Amino acid sequence: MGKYILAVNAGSSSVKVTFYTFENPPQAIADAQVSGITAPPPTLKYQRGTVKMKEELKEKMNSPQDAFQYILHRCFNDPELSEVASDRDLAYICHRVVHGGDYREAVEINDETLHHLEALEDLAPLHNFSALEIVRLCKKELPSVTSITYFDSAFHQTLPGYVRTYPINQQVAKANGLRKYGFHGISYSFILRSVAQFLNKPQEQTNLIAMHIGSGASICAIKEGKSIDTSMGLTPLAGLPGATRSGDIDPSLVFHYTSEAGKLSPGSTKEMHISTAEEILNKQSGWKALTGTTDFSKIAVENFPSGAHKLAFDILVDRMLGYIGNYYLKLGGQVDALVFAGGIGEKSALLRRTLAEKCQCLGIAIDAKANDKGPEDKATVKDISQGAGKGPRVLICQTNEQFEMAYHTVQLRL
Ligand SMILES: Nc1ncnc2c1ncn2[C@@H]1O[C@H](COP(=O)(O)OP(=O)(O)O)[C@@H](O)[C@H]1O
Ligand SMILES: CC(=O)OP(=O)(O)O
Ligand SMILES: [Mg+2]
Repeated sequence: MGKYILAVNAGSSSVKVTFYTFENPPQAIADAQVSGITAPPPTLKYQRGTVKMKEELKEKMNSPQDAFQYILHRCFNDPELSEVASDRDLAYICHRVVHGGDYREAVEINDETLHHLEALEDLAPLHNFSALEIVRLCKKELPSVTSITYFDSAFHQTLPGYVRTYPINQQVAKANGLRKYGFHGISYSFILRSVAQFLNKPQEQTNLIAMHIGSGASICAIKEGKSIDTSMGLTPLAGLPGATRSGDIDPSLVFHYTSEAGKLSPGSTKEMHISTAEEILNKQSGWKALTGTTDFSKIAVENFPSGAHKLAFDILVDRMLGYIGNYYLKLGGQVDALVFAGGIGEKSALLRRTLAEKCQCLGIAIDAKANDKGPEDKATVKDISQGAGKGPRVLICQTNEQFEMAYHTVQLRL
C-alpha cells in the first residue's frame, strides 16, 4: 500500500486536490486547485512545500472532472513531486460527495456502495454527478487504490425532527426521501474542531453560528457540538443565494417562470436528469444572474461598480442577517462565536464588516484592522473581535475540507 492520501473536493466552481502523508496528523505535501470553472479562464493554484504558483490555464475545462484529470496528470508528472508519481504511491483517495442521503458516516467505495450512491444522484444531480464521475474515474484509472466518500450531509444527522421535516404529505416525503439534509458538513466538522480547540472548550460545550460562504453558501447553528439547523435543505439550492443559485424563493415562482420548467433541461444527459427549473435556479441565478459575474471579489468592493452589484451584495447580507437572527434565538443567545469561513467568508473583509455592523445589537464588535488584514497563513482560526466584548466572538476559520477527510481517514485506518 502506498504512503500518501489524495483528498479531492469538487465544489461548484472549483476542484481542490491535496496530497497528504498517511500519518497522524496528516501533513500536506502538495495542494492544487483549479478555480473559475464557471468563470473562464480557469486558474491553477499549485503549492508544493514552500513553492507557490498561480497560472491561468489555456486548456478548456468544462467540468470538475476535466479539472481533476488535469490536476492528477500534472501532479503525477511533476519531477519535483516524485513522492506521488502513480497509484502505487497512494494509500487512499478521499472524495467529498455533497449528498449522502441517509448515510451517517463515510463509506468505502465498492460495487454496492457506488450503486447506492448512484441511486441518490437524482436528489442532487448537479453536485453528486461530478463527484461520482471523479469516483468512477479513480476506480477505472487508479483501481488499486481504495476510495472513501465523505458526505457533506452526514454532519447534519442531528437535526431535530421538526427542523428536518417539510410540512407535506409524510408518506410521499418518506417514500421519496424528501427532507432537509443540509450540506457543507465536512467543512462544519473542521470548523467545530478547530474553533473549539481555539476557544479551549470541549466540542460538546461549543455553540456556534458557522457560516460557510463560497460559490455555494450556507449557515449552520451548532449547539453543544451538534448541528441543530442549517440553511440548505433537500438540496444545496435552499437557503442563501450563491454564485449561480437563487437560494430560497417562493416555490410557486417555478410555475410562473417558464412553461418549460417541468421538462428535462438541455443540460440533461443519459446519466444526469435535470429539469429546466433545476437548471435555471441552480445554474442561471444568484449573483451571476444579477451582475453577470460569478466572482464575488468583483461584487464585494467598496465602490460598487453598478447598482446591480450593490443589489447582489445587499441581498446576500440581508439573507445572512436573517439566519444569524434566527439561529441566535434557536441557540437561546448562548453563542460562543460567529465564524466566517469559505472562499468569500475568509476573503471578504467588506462582507464581515457590513454584517458585524448590523449585528451590533447582539453585542458584536470587530477590530477593523484585524478584519481588514484577514486570515494569516499559519493560523487556522483568527479572532477579529474587539477586545472582550459583551457578545459572541467573531472568528475567521480557514476551513479545509480536504484536511478534514484525510484526518478522519488517518484516525480510522492508521
Ligand atoms: N477577495 C475576495 N473577496 C470576495 N470574494 C472572493 C475573494 N476571493 C475569492 N472570492 C470568492 O470566493 C468564491 C469561491 O469560494 P469557495 O469556497 O472556494 O467556493 P467553492 O468551494 O464553492 O468552489 C468565489 O465566488 C470567489 O469569487
Ligand atoms: C454544498 C455546496 O454548495 O458545495 P459548494 O459550495 O462547494 O458548491
Ligand atoms: Mg466549497
